[in-house]
Amino acid sequence: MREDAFKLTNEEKIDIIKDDVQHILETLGLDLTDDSLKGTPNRVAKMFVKELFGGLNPDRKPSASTFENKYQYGEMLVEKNITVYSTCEHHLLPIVGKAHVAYISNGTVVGLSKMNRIVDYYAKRPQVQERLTIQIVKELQDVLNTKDVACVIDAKHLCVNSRGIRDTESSTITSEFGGKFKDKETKREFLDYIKMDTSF
Ligand SMILES: Nc1nc2c(ncn2[C@@H]2O[C@H](COP(=O)(O)OP(=O)(O)OP(=O)(O)O)[C@@H](O)[C@H]2O)c(=O)[nH]1
Ligand SMILES: [Zn+2]
Repeated sequence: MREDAFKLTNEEKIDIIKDDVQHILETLGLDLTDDSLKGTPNRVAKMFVKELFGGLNPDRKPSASTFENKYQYGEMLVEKNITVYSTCEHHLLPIVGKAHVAYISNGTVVGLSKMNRIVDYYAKRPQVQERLTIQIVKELQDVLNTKDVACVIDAKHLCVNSRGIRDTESSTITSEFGGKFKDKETKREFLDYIKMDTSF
């Protein structure tokens, strides 16, 4: 690991990575004076730092506004079909899928969009799906001050679909069930909600 990585500004990171990408492309025999290619090292570096791996920057962590559960809603809340765009840390290829997140309030509720934002924040790193699933649950457990949080992710890994074994059909399901979600009936209810057709 590069010891000073956390001290570098985004611009400094982009400058360093730009040269690395240029080196890769030149080694592959590409002509970087070509109009279409000359901006690529900078484009890729910017995309890595600010977009695909932006979730490595703790300043980008969403502040999840919470509210008191004034309306005494006591059932589970499910935010389903959250779009996941992540990057596999083994091949740096996309992971594309859906996350489904649920919690049972312990007196605190969180703004709906904050769940989508938390998923996106942890997805924007080189990831393995197992870790991503656990990080989402842990973060929501902290924010909501309860163990009663669950997450299921169903995603396609392009490193499996588009290269290597090239199985275009397979996808990967991971889950993490905290607190009451370990209970068979609560888990079943959550999984049934995920299966419900949302066609409106
Ligand atoms: N557990 C886990 N494995 C992953 C994930 N994303 C990618 N992988 C796997 O990471 C493994 C890396 O294995 P290696 O044998 O080092 O890589 P490889 O030679 O490119 O292997 P193939 O993909 O089988 O061609 C592969 O089996 C990938 O399918 C993930 O999120 N979780
Ligand atoms: Zn991979």
